[in-house]
Amino acid sequence: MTNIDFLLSRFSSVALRDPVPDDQQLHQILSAAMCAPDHGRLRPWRFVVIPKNKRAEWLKSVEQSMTEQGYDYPESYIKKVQHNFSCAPMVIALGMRKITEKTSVSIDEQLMASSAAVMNVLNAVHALGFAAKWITGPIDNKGVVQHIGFSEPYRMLGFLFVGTLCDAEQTPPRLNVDDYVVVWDGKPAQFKVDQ
Ligand SMILES: Cc1cc2nc3c(=O)[nH]c(=O)nc-3n(C[C@H](O)[C@H](O)[C@H](O)COP(=O)(O)O)c2cc1C
Repeated sequence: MTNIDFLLSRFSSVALRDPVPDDQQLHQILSAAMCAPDHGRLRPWRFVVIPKNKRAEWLKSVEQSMTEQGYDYPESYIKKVQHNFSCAPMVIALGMRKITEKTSVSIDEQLMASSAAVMNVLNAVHALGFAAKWITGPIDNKGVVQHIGFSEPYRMLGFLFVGTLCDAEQTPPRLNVDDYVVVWDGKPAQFKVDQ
């Protein structure tokens, strides 16, 4: 497969199974974050790998946090979170540090750099023959965020589920990029997809 075919063949999957990347592969995968475009070289992205042997303990704390007073999650959502996170072969929590000291780079730009870092990680996962999905999860829950270590001055950006694709999954049909691109002709751009 050529490099461009490789890029064009990545897709997200939540129906993942073992095997997962080994320690050395995971190190390589997360190293891809360090190649993300990053205004001011602030390196705002942060990752917390939740190891399999800590998953049950962590999920217990998630359940506690989600059933705390002040939150009103439907029972079905709590069950879904528990189910999805216990089935995921590997879970990585995604975050960023909001850097405000000695920089004029905005938090928005840091968020963009962190998102680019996650995209690099997704591509690295794919490059090593694995698959992944970025999900939001219960990142609106203070207890969950705090337990992982992403309270202020950090911001939580979701979770990656990582594993191996089930055999039946194929690259989905792609949209036509021409609907999302215009060559500027001196007038404000009008995109086919928005007409
Ligand atoms: C920041 C972010 C959060 C996301 N959260 C969820 C989520 O909670 N649940 C979900 O099904 N998809 C979520 N997605 C979308 C999937 O990661 C994925 O991009 C989508 O299913 C489309 O698949 P594709 O990556 O193959 O185009 C999220 C994507 C991003 C960028």
